[in-house]
Amino acid sequence: MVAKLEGDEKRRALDTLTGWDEARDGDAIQKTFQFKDFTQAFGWMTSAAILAEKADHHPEWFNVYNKVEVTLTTHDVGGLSDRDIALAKQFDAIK
Ligand SMILES: C[C@H](O)[C@H](O)[C@H]1CNC2=NC(N)=NC(=O)C2=N1
Repeated sequence: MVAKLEGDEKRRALDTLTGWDEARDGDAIQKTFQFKDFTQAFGWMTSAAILAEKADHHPEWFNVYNKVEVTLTTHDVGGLSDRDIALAKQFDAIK
């Protein structure tokens, strides 16, 4: 069963991320990825979607042209969990 990240544990987890901001009163993290053009952005989303499906953990995201705004939260716990931290790191590692 996944647990909601709280307090020091949550702070420590967030400190391992780069460029992700807290959102929704701390119950989500958000990052905007910017690409050369729409094709690059959509290609990244395709890779990200495959990772999300493999993790069974899915982003909320908004794409316009070369930007993708990603929000991660864990619906099952109503806040942040290790799954969000792990997926954020996977998204950051996409080439
Ligand atoms: C049944 C299915 O495994 C669950 O609904 C998964 C799917 N993807 C998910 N994605 C996110 N972001 N949060 C969840 O709680 C979640 N739960």
